[in-house]
Amino acid sequence: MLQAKGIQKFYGDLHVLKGVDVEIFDNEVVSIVGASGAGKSTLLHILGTLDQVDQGEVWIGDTMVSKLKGDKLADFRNSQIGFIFQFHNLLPEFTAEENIMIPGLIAGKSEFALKQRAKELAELLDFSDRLDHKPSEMSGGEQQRVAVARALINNPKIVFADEPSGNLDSQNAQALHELFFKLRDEFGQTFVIVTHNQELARMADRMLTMQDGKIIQV
Ligand SMILES: Nc1ncnc2c1ncn2[C@@H]1O[C@H](COP(=O)(O)OP(=O)(O)OP(=O)(O)O)[C@@H](O)[C@H]1O
Repeated sequence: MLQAKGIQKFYGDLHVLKGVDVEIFDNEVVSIVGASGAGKSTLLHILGTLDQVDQGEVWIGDTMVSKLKGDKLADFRNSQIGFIFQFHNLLPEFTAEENIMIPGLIAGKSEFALKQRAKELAELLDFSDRLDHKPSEMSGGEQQRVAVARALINNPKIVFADEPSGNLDSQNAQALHELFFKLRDEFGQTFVIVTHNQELARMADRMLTMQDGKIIQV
């Protein structure tokens, strides 16, 4: 379970998060919605340990992640958390397979085991025939599915996605959204998704609405 208590965040004088409390349960798909500038991405980055709180605590399981620093934070993030962004951020000079394997190599896993897992994920996500391709040789939807596989390579407990389908046409977006639920059902992962896509937001088990730095509806 993820638990955040009394989260406050400032950027200079700008008070971006004004006391956010949230609980997200294992195996849940939760969407975070709200107007532009409400603080959704900031909250997602804080929950996902990519950004620091100014006040408050974030717990993932029994670890207070908001206290972790340095190598401990990097190890926790790499082994327990997956990220998917609007722009896939794949490394252009590496193949799909290599991109997927990178977080596993950083975690010190064997290349053999990682190749096997990359193959399984590619089959599940339906791009097995593209594993040797570089990102520029793949469609937008395929690139995003590679990014999903990369997020899952270390079998994280929780996956954070920031506008994951924001750069996809409606057909690819729909396929990606269905995939999140399939992955949750198959691997029991938790998904926390910031989105402006109403359809995806409504498909979630729970929709959190943010306004002006607070969650106003859960
Ligand atoms: N690194 C930063 N430095 C300064 N201000 C920032 C920074 N990141 C975000 N902000 C500001 O914090 C506020 C909240 O930004 P955030 O990206 O969390 O909003 P959002 O709800 O995700 O918006 P959108 O839907 O447009 O992506 C905005 O006013 C933004 O300009």
